[in-house]
Amino acid sequence: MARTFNTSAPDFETRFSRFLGEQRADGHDVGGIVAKILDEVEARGGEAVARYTAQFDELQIDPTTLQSDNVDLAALAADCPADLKAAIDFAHDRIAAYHSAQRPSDHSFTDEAGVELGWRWTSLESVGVYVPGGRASYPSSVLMNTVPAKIAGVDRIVMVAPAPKGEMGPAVAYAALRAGVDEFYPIGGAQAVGALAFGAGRLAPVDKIVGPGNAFVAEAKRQVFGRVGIDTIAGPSEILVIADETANPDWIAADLLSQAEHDPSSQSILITVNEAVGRAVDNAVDKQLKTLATGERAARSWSTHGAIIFVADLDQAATIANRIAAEHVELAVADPDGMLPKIRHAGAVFLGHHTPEALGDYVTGSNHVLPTSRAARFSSGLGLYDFLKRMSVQRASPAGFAALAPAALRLAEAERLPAHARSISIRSNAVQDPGTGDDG
Ligand SMILES: NC(=O)c1ccc[n+]([C@@H]2O[C@H](COP(=O)([O-])OP(=O)(O)OC[C@H]3O[C@@H](n4cnc5c(N)ncnc54)[C@H](O)[C@@H]3O)[C@@H](O)[C@H]2O)c1
Ligand SMILES: N[C@H](CO)Cc1c[nH]c[nH+]1
Ligand SMILES: [Zn+2]
Repeated sequence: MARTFNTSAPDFETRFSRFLGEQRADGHDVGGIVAKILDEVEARGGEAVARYTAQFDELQIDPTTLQSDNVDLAALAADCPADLKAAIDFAHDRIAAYHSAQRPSDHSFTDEAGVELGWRWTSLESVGVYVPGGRASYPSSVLMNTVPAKIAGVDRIVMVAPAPKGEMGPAVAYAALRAGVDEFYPIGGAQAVGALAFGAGRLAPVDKIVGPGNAFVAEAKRQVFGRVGIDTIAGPSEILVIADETANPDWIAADLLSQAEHDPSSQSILITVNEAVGRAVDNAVDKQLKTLATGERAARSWSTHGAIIFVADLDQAATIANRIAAEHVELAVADPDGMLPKIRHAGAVFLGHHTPEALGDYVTGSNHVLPTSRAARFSSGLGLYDFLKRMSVQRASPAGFAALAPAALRLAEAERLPAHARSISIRSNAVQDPGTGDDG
């Protein structure tokens, strides 16, 4: 049974604000644990990574190569069944098509002062892609991380994924080879994020770390940010469904559980204008939980972090959804297009009754690495842009320089930066006297 809220209750605002502020760390001091692991990895490199890999994943790896004799990508991939390879190829091509369409253009223009301005997009040199692997195996995350990096033109793509007790799905291995990963290390958690950020053994540091993971992985990415780039905080999965009387309660229950089953720290929320739908979904969740192999962690997620919120109308539903800023928002309503403009903060939106979030997890082509923990208020999901940077470019002609110089000079004086002022004035003299060799 999840918690219920009703916006018409007098204590709604107090209870809802408290709910919004809750951490989903389930009793762990995640920040402290991760800081210690990162310190150790920075100080001791491969030795620390090997030690934590033995402790958390029960896998022995070589502290120099960070490899294990038990995990061989090519051998594993050979065991991937043909129909699963075909599904991975299908997803790969759809993800490639979607992300190819995201490529931005370089741009330049000359303004009325005679100054040429613009920007150029260039790709990152090296990225680390985190593929989760603690509780489940994620070939789909291999593709979501790697395909856009490849399309962007990243030179070196380093994949890490934990292989608990040396076990790794053949599909993960096949997806890695299919997508074109350059290096692979069977490591996970904060120690893998540290190895990517600081370097460890033969693993040279990367420029940016992307990809989803549990609370430890998400926190480790947050702590190394600045030393390296990161995409966003893509932690334990979340789903928020807005449903009206046209929604099918069994379908909504299945969608809520599809994210609850990822992790006990996941969060599933139903917002509904219809009391009967709310009650029917709650019952359907209880019934479906009993049939799931992942029912235990899904039940923990639903009872600890889940919620059903009863609202007066769809406008109120949108306001509340925007405050939550969930990773995934499904609009299971009669007019999803009418509702879409009201949704401002969400990692990804799924329209109508036949677009379950799980379709986007695998094969619509859009990226499933998405902001969680309300980070959708200020960031977007993984995309081609994450593997590109925008460089500004400018050129002033002698006339353009003359038009801009007086204001620049005045600002340099106001900031009391005489070398800046001289860098302008030394040229102002040259522009007035072309004989001094200014070449524009
Ligand atoms: N937001 C997204 O885009 C997105 C996408 C896919 C998956 N996910 C999330 O990824 C996560 C996958 O989690 P997972 O656990 O299966 O795999 P994971 O690879 O993220 O985490 C496994 C690692 O966690 C570390 N760990 C576990 N318990 C620890 C402890 N007590 N102290 C220190 N480190 C510890 C271990 O090093 C282990 O290797 C789920 O939360 C899922 O919801 C999110
Ligand atoms: N729902 C996850 C993102 O939160 C992605 C995923 C991968 N496999 C299944 N689901
Ligand atoms: Zn999922």
